Amino acid sequence: MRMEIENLAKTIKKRNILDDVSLTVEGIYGLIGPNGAGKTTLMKILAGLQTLTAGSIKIDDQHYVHRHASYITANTLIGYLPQDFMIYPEISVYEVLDHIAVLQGIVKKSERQQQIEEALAIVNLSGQQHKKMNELSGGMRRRVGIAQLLMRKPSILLFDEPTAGLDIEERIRFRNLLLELGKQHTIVISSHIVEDIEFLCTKIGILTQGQLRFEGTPEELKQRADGYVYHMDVQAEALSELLMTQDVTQINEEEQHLKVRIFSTEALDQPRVIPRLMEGYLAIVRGVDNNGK
Ligand SMILES: Nc1ncnc2c1ncn2[C@@H]1O[C@H](COP(=O)(O)OP(=O)(O)OP(=O)(O)O)[C@@H](O)[C@H]1O
Repeated sequence: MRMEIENLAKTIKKRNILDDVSLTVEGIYGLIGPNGAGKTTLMKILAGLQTLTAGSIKIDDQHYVHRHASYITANTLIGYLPQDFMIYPEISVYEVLDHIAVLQGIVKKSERQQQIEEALAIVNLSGQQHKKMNELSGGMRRRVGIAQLLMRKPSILLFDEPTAGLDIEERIRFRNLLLELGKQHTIVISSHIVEDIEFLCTKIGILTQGQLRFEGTPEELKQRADGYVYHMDVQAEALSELLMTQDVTQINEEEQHLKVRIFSTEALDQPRVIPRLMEGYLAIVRGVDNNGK
């Protein structure tokens, strides 16, 4: 399923929060940008939770102009997971999902049970269904949030900063879950951390100050930093000086020294290396990208 956003704008109290944003969501789409860039606002508009000031949204060639939030409430194509999913802290995971299933109008208890079990299995929480919501970690709560979305069988899933605050193990588990969900769903993941979407997204959009600065594949993003990334061997004592004068994007410990990657638009007398995603992102947000040249 494909979602085309055309010339979308959002003004709040005369301030442009989103300014002429056009992008095409397909596959697993990573929406990246610093805090305050407008990612949550964009996600909420796509989810139908906020109105837009101008622009339109097309889903599989069906056109929606949704000045009113009616566009999503009228259909169940889209599931939105907010930054922190927490409802009914005192009741169990199963009861939460059962309650939501009732609200969705699934009258038969056996049908609800089947749907709940299916959804819990997908998010790998089958053994945790009797735990109360307030006994779960942040990552588990988010997985319950995904389970309740899946019961509605949406085609498009919107996850706002899904990995924020998760520990390393939960991050890895979450990435695997997203890869699995990506086989059946179109997904948008917002994040301000490029590493969170590395090896996960098939397409990336970069939003800063309400404007889309880049849209393309991970490969295309990396190419934007082509020619600006260097390798340098340094002694540990020289690192702090280097950190103050250069954009060091990675530090690897070798036996006798450190091997660092540096992003620099000024030519350095060091070997150039193939850029990584984070360096492509830096090129875009600094406005120095070579535009694929
Ligand atoms: N209702 C509102 N009234 C006034 N300003 C708002 C409102 N909603 C959002 N903003 C402003 O719009 C800008 C974008 O906010 P948004 O939450 O969409 O950004 P974000 O990229 O998701 O950042 P974060 O990751 O920090 O949530 C911010 O400067 C925010 O203060």
